[in-house]
Amino acid sequence: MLHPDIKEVLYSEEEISAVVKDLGAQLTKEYEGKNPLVIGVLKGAVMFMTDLSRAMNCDLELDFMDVSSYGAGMESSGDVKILKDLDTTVDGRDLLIVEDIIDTGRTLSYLIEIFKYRKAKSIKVVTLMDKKERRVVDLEADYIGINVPNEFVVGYGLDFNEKYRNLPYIGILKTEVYE
Ligand SMILES: O=P(O)(O)OC[C@H]1O[C@H](OP(=O)(O)OP(=O)(O)O)[C@H](O)[C@@H]1O
Ligand code: HPA
Ligand SMILES: [Mg+2]
Repeated sequence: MLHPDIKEVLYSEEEISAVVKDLGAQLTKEYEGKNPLVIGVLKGAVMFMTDLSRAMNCDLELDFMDVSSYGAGMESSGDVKILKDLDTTVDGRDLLIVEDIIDTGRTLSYLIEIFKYRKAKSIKVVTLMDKKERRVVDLEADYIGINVPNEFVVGYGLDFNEKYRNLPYIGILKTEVYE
Protein backbone atom coordinates (compact mmCIF):
# COMPACT_ATOMS: atom_id res chain seq x y z
CA MET A 1 0.00 0.00 0.00
CA LEU A 2 1.26 3.45 -0.91
CA HIS A 3 2.26 5.63 2.05
CA PRO A 4 -0.24 8.54 2.38
CA ASP A 5 2.58 11.15 2.31
CA ILE A 6 3.83 9.96 -1.09
CA LYS A 7 2.66 11.84 -4.19
CA GLU A 8 4.17 9.53 -6.76
CA VAL A 9 6.30 6.39 -6.94
CA LEU A 10 9.36 7.10 -9.10
CA TYR A 11 10.91 3.64 -8.89
CA SER A 12 9.15 0.49 -7.75
CA GLU A 13 10.71 -2.27 -5.67
CA GLU A 14 11.04 -4.38 -8.84
CA GLU A 15 12.69 -1.58 -10.82
CA ILE A 16 15.20 -0.92 -8.02
CA SER A 17 15.99 -4.61 -7.76
CA ALA A 18 16.76 -4.84 -11.50
CA VAL A 19 19.04 -1.77 -11.34
CA VAL A 20 20.89 -3.16 -8.30
CA LYS A 21 21.42 -6.56 -9.95
CA ASP A 22 22.81 -4.90 -13.06
CA LEU A 23 25.23 -2.75 -11.02
CA GLY A 24 26.24 -5.84 -9.03
CA ALA A 25 27.12 -7.70 -12.24
CA GLN A 26 29.26 -4.77 -13.48
CA LEU A 27 31.05 -4.51 -10.14
CA THR A 28 31.66 -8.26 -10.04
CA LYS A 29 33.72 -7.78 -13.21
CA GLU A 30 35.44 -4.64 -11.90
CA TYR A 31 36.67 -6.42 -8.76
CA GLU A 32 37.35 -9.92 -10.06
CA GLY A 33 40.39 -11.33 -8.24
CA LYS A 34 40.49 -8.33 -5.86
CA ASN A 35 39.23 -7.84 -2.32
CA PRO A 36 37.64 -4.38 -2.29
CA LEU A 37 36.61 -2.53 0.83
CA VAL A 38 33.00 -1.58 0.20
CA ILE A 39 32.19 1.57 2.16
CA GLY A 40 28.57 2.43 2.86
CA VAL A 41 27.78 6.05 3.68
CA LEU A 42 25.34 6.01 6.60
CA LYS A 43 22.46 6.08 6.83
CA GLY A 44 20.98 6.57 3.39
CA ALA A 45 23.09 3.94 1.61
CA VAL A 46 22.28 1.08 3.98
CA MET A 47 19.49 -0.57 1.97
CA PHE A 48 21.38 -0.16 -1.31
CA MET A 49 24.64 -1.44 0.21
CA THR A 50 23.11 -4.62 1.64
CA ASP A 51 21.37 -5.46 -1.66
CA LEU A 52 24.30 -4.42 -3.88
CA SER A 53 26.93 -6.36 -1.92
CA ARG A 54 24.80 -9.51 -2.25
CA ALA A 55 24.67 -8.93 -6.01
CA MET A 56 28.49 -8.73 -6.17
CA ASN A 57 29.91 -12.18 -6.76
CA CYS A 58 33.47 -11.57 -5.55
CA ASP A 59 35.39 -11.40 -2.27
CA LEU A 60 34.85 -8.10 -0.47
CA GLU A 61 34.79 -6.48 2.95
CA LEU A 62 32.17 -4.09 4.31
CA ASP A 63 32.66 -1.00 6.40
CA PHE A 64 30.65 2.13 7.14
CA MET A 65 31.29 5.82 7.47
CA ASP A 66 28.82 8.36 8.78
CA VAL A 67 29.19 11.92 7.61
CA SER A 68 26.63 14.64 7.82
CA SER A 69 26.03 17.79 5.83
CA TYR A 70 22.26 18.03 5.89
CA GLY A 71 21.09 18.11 9.49
CA ALA A 72 17.33 17.66 9.69
CA GLY A 73 16.21 19.66 6.69
CA MET A 74 16.27 19.38 2.91
CA GLU A 75 19.23 21.63 2.21
CA SER A 76 22.89 20.74 2.47
CA SER A 77 24.79 23.05 4.83
CA GLY A 78 27.99 22.50 2.87
CA ASP A 79 29.82 21.82 6.11
CA VAL A 80 30.62 18.08 6.16
CA LYS A 81 31.42 16.41 9.50
CA ILE A 82 32.57 12.88 10.36
CA LEU A 83 30.11 11.31 12.79
CA LYS A 84 31.54 7.78 12.57
CA ASP A 85 34.83 6.81 10.98
CA LEU A 86 35.81 3.51 9.32
CA ASP A 87 37.10 0.62 11.43
CA THR A 88 39.43 -0.39 8.59
CA THR A 89 42.76 1.07 7.42
CA VAL A 90 42.41 2.09 3.77
CA ASP A 91 46.13 2.39 2.94
CA GLY A 92 46.76 0.29 -0.19
CA ARG A 93 43.16 -0.90 -0.48
CA ASP A 94 40.74 -0.82 -3.41
CA LEU A 95 37.78 1.23 -2.17
CA LEU A 96 34.24 1.24 -3.44
CA ILE A 97 32.18 4.08 -1.95
CA VAL A 98 28.46 3.28 -1.97
CA GLU A 99 26.02 6.19 -2.00
CA ASP A 100 22.24 6.26 -2.23
CA ILE A 101 22.21 9.65 -3.96
CA ILE A 102 24.61 12.32 -5.19
CA ASP A 103 23.10 15.77 -4.94
CA THR A 104 25.48 18.75 -4.52
CA GLY A 105 28.43 16.32 -4.51
CA ARG A 106 29.83 17.78 -1.28
CA THR A 107 29.59 14.59 0.80
CA LEU A 108 31.42 12.52 -1.80
CA SER A 109 34.12 15.04 -2.62
CA TYR A 110 34.90 15.25 1.08
CA LEU A 111 35.11 11.46 1.41
CA ILE A 112 37.28 11.10 -1.69
CA GLU A 113 39.72 13.70 -0.35
CA ILE A 114 39.99 11.86 2.97
CA PHE A 115 40.59 8.48 1.32
CA LYS A 116 43.21 9.91 -1.06
CA TYR A 117 45.00 11.44 1.92
CA ARG A 118 44.87 8.04 3.64
CA LYS A 119 46.60 6.52 0.57
CA ALA A 120 43.90 4.24 -0.84
CA LYS A 121 45.14 2.25 -3.85
CA SER A 122 42.00 2.96 -5.88
CA ILE A 123 38.72 4.77 -5.23
CA LYS A 124 35.53 4.11 -7.19
CA VAL A 125 32.06 5.42 -6.52
CA VAL A 126 28.75 3.69 -7.10
CA THR A 127 25.52 5.59 -6.54
CA LEU A 128 21.99 4.33 -6.87
CA MET A 129 20.75 7.79 -7.85
CA ASP A 130 22.34 10.84 -9.40
CA LYS A 131 20.63 14.24 -9.24
CA LYS A 132 23.01 15.99 -11.64
CA GLU A 133 21.04 19.24 -11.84
CA ARG A 134 21.93 20.06 -8.23
CA ARG A 135 25.70 19.62 -8.45
CA VAL A 136 27.91 22.37 -6.98
CA VAL A 137 31.13 20.28 -6.96
CA ASP A 138 32.46 18.89 -10.24
CA LEU A 139 32.21 15.19 -9.61
CA GLU A 140 31.04 12.12 -11.53
CA ALA A 141 30.35 8.65 -10.09
CA ASP A 142 31.94 5.62 -11.80
CA TYR A 143 28.71 3.64 -11.64
CA ILE A 144 25.25 5.25 -11.68
CA GLY A 145 22.00 3.35 -11.25
CA ILE A 146 19.36 5.97 -12.02
CA ASN A 147 19.47 9.62 -13.09
CA VAL A 148 16.76 11.35 -11.07
CA PRO A 149 14.95 14.64 -11.66
CA ASN A 150 15.44 17.59 -9.34
CA GLU A 151 12.81 16.48 -6.80
CA PHE A 152 13.22 15.55 -3.15
CA VAL A 153 12.94 11.76 -3.11
CA VAL A 154 12.46 9.39 -0.17
CA GLY A 155 12.40 5.66 0.45
CA TYR A 156 14.84 2.75 0.09
CA GLY A 157 17.17 4.39 2.62
CA LEU A 158 16.44 8.04 1.85
CA ASP A 159 14.71 10.12 4.49
CA PHE A 160 12.98 13.36 5.21
CA ASN A 161 13.51 14.19 8.90
CA GLU A 162 14.59 10.54 9.43
CA LYS A 163 11.24 9.23 8.14
CA TYR A 164 10.43 7.04 5.10
CA ARG A 165 13.79 5.20 4.95
CA ASN A 166 11.98 1.86 5.19
CA LEU A 167 9.72 2.34 2.16
CA PRO A 168 10.63 -0.41 -0.32
CA TYR A 169 10.18 1.98 -3.28
CA ILE A 170 11.50 5.47 -4.12
CA GLY A 171 8.88 8.18 -4.20
CA ILE A 172 8.28 11.92 -4.26
CA LEU A 173 6.81 13.51 -1.13
CA LYS A 174 3.60 15.49 -1.24
CA THR A 175 4.50 19.19 -0.91
CA GLU A 176 2.20 19.67 2.09
CA VAL A 177 4.40 17.25 4.06
CA TYR A 178 7.39 19.61 4.06
CA GLU A 179 5.85 23.05 3.53
O1 LIG B 1 25.71 15.26 -2.66
P1 LIG B 1 25.26 15.81 -1.34
O2 LIG B 1 24.59 17.15 -1.48
O3 LIG B 1 26.35 15.85 -0.32
O4 LIG B 1 24.08 14.89 -0.81
C1 LIG B 1 24.11 13.50 -0.79
C2 LIG B 1 24.21 12.95 0.60
O5 LIG B 1 23.16 13.47 1.43
C3 LIG B 1 22.39 12.41 1.99
O6 LIG B 1 22.88 12.05 3.24
P2 LIG B 1 22.60 12.86 4.61
O7 LIG B 1 23.79 13.72 4.91
O8 LIG B 1 21.26 13.52 4.53
O9 LIG B 1 22.56 11.71 5.69
P3 LIG B 1 21.70 10.36 5.72
O10 LIG B 1 22.31 9.49 4.65
O11 LIG B 1 21.92 9.82 7.08
O12 LIG B 1 20.27 10.72 5.41
C4 LIG B 1 22.61 11.26 1.03
O13 LIG B 1 22.41 10.03 1.68
C5 LIG B 1 24.04 11.44 0.57
O14 LIG B 1 24.94 10.85 1.46
O1 HPA C 1 16.40 13.88 -2.67
C1 HPA C 1 16.88 13.59 -1.55
N1 HPA C 1 16.17 12.88 -0.62
C2 HPA C 1 16.67 12.53 0.58
N2 HPA C 1 17.89 12.86 1.00
C3 HPA C 1 18.65 13.56 0.12
N3 HPA C 1 19.91 14.01 0.28
C4 HPA C 1 20.24 14.63 -0.85
N4 HPA C 1 19.22 14.61 -1.74
C5 HPA C 1 18.21 13.94 -1.15
MG1 LIG D 1 19.32 12.36 4.43
